[in-house]
Amino acid sequence: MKITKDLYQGSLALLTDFYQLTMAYAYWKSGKAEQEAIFNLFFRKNPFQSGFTIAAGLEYVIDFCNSFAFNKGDLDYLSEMKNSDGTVVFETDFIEYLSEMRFTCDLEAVEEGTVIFPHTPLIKVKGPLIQCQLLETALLNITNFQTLIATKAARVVFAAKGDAVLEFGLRRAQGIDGALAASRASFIGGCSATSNVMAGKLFGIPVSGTHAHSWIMSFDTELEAFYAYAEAFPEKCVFLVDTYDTINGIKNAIEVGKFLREKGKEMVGVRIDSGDLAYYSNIAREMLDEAGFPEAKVVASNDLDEHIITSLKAQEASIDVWGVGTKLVTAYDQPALGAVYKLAAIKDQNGNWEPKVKVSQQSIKINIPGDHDVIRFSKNGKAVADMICLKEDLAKKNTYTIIDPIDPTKRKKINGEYIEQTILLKSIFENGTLVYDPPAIEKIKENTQKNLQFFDKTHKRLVNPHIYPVGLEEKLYQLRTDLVFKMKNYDNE
Ligand SMILES: Nc1ncnc2c1ncn2[C@@H]1O[C@H](COP(=O)(O)OP(=O)(O)OP(=O)(O)O)[C@@H](O)[C@H]1O
Ligand SMILES: O=P(O)(O)OC[C@H]1O[C@H](OP(=O)(O)OP(=O)(O)O)[C@H](O)[C@@H]1O
Ligand SMILES: O=C(O)c1cccnc1
Repeated sequence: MKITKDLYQGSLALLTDFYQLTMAYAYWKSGKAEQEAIFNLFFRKNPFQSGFTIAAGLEYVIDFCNSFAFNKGDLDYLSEMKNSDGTVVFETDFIEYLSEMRFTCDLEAVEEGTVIFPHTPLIKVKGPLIQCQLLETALLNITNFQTLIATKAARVVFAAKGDAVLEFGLRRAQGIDGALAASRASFIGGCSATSNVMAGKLFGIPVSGTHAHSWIMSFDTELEAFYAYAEAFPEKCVFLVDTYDTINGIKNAIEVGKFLREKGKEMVGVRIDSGDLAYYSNIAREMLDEAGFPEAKVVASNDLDEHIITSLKAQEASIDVWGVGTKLVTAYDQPALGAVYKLAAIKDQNGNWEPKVKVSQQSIKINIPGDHDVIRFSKNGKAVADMICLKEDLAKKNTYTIIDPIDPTKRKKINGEYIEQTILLKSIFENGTLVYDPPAIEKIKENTQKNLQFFDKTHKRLVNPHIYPVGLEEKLYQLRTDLVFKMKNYDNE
């Protein structure tokens, strides 16, 4: 197969776990396929021990749902699947049914760049059971990864305290799609640019970069290499100074910087990619200032993450721009988010919604039943708590008690003084029709920063953050408790 020749062959409908298709077949066989259901996509813990998470991936989800259809190749593949006894897995009428299936659900979601917390639905899908089920794996695949990377990027950018962060991860990312999605999510999380040119082309992200050691090594001397680069890119000269001897490299950069200045151009700066970055960046700053280049930037790279950047800041390193690759795009310290997609309600034969709960030994794994909305309460421009409530109870009261979904002894009263309320779930599709205009990626990035400013700094610190309160409205909490007792048959004991 040629990967450059349309790997996905125009359809992502089979980007799913086999069990979604076997369940789909069984729903169809048992006459349940069109029964209406509600599923929620949510996670149970912020990644990286962070105090917050940044939602990302919605534009991919929109595209996935909009183009959801089994094409001829997909249907041929499914119709040829055989059981061990040689019979077909899926009968012809089911293949026919799949061939006509289009996305007709309602879908609500938090917008990309929104700060979100555990238990809150990021996406809610309402529609025929079979469709909701068939979306599960792809929606999780898309949302888990981009949300994870956007959060990591937001942490790295937070550590850089306003300095530019360049995403350099392509070479170490998890494959082709992982790299592209990571570049997109890193930009949403706050990176200024990517080295990934294809991500630049596909998503409209600014591309940027310096040069590699190989450029220097291809010449007899570093100085020759710098001069040649300056001839080729007089506007874009960031000289990589650590190939042989960093201090000598800075001297050479200064010499070529003076040459550029004579031609009316300014060198952009130097990059340091090894050794003690605090020590060498301070030396570089001193030498550049003394030589009359106070505007020249010091770029640093080499296995950076939010913790090393924080340490380098504390050491008063003179670094202006941070190149961050591997540890960002691979989410090195936590490679998966762990969001799940759970059935929350199903419509019975009389047209009534029946809330559904999965009972687990671990209370963190008990889902939240019903059709929800999520309200963010704020006071004087600062978020104070999020409440998950039944949609029918939305905005009915002035005073609420929210109850922690894991520890019911943790409660918070929300009263009239918190007058600002934001509804987090936005309508994206209605009956399969897109009713949302996805913002440009620059706007999403701005949304992330605006959202983050809305939260107290205690929730944003990188280590041991203050936990932001998210709770269930009392009636919803009671509904869940009653259902758990019912499913555990407590009443009969
Ligand atoms: N002053 C510093 N404080 C904390 N961490 C630092 C400091 N300077 C560099 N680092 C980090 O320490 C690690 C150094 O790793 P390593 O020893 O592999 O690099 P190196 O000595 O420069 O060698 P290489 O050329 O193989 O990259 C990197 O993650 C780098 O970002
Ligand atoms: O360190 P990261 O955060 O992943 O940033 C990207 C790294 O990629 C390049 O290194 P390269 O692959 O040329 O090898 P190197 O590690 O030997 O410098 C660059 O010089 C950075 O060090
Ligand atoms: O442009 C750079 O400096 C760059 C790009 C990718 C990886 N490392 C560095």
